[in-house]
Amino acid sequence: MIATQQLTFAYPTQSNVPTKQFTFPDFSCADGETMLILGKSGRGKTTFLHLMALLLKPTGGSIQIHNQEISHFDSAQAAAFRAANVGIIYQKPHFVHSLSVLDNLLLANYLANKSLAKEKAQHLAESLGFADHLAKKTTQLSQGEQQRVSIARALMNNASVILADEPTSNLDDDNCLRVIDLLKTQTSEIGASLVVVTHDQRLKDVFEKHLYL
Ligand SMILES: Nc1ncnc2c1ncn2[C@@H]1O[C@H](COP(=O)(O)OP(=O)(O)OP(=O)(O)O)[C@@H](O)[C@H]1O
Repeated sequence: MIATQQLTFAYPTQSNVPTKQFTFPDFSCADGETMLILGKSGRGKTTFLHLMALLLKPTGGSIQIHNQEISHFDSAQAAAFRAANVGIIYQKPHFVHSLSVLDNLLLANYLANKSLAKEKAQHLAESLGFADHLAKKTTQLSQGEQQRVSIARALMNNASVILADEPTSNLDDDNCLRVIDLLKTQTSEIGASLVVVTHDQRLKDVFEKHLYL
């Protein structure tokens, strides 16, 4: 379960230019539930997701994962908590380019101090249709293939919360529905909360709960 209350944030000011103050609506997503967060470009969807992922520190309000208050964590606590409990699908994948696709998946286990789940990586690669690419470098993959690897990486640790930033932006209609279906099935199997931020209108009909920013 992930929930936020009265969450506020502002990016640091640069050269005295005032920055936008964000106030986000209260939100909760229970174990096994899915939530779609929609909003036009620039409304703060990525910012909201990065606050939930503890990649940014809020200026006010609270965030709980499994009823544990996490908004006050320092960066070391946040990194350890995130590696063990949160799977993130970034808008841009951030792979380690010197490693193979398989090793990028296993790196998620390594960073969370978990044993390397090679069978799970193989299973996810087959389900997401990139099993033939496991030995390649991530730079040899198309953008849509990289996006699917990024989704698999977020699922490697059976995280309790999966946060996805525009996971379908590079996918055609067939792959879009296939990937969302897989993401929903996998997160429901592990009882995780799935939060997706997007402006992809194709996703509106496949998620029951919507939050508009
Ligand atoms: N590092 C940063 N420093 C200062 N301002 C930022 C930074 N990142 C984002 N912003 C600003 O915050 C606002 C919200 O950005 P954000 O990326 O969260 O929006 P978004 O809704 O995800 O947009 P999009 O759909 O285009 O990805 C934008 O006006 C953006 O310019």
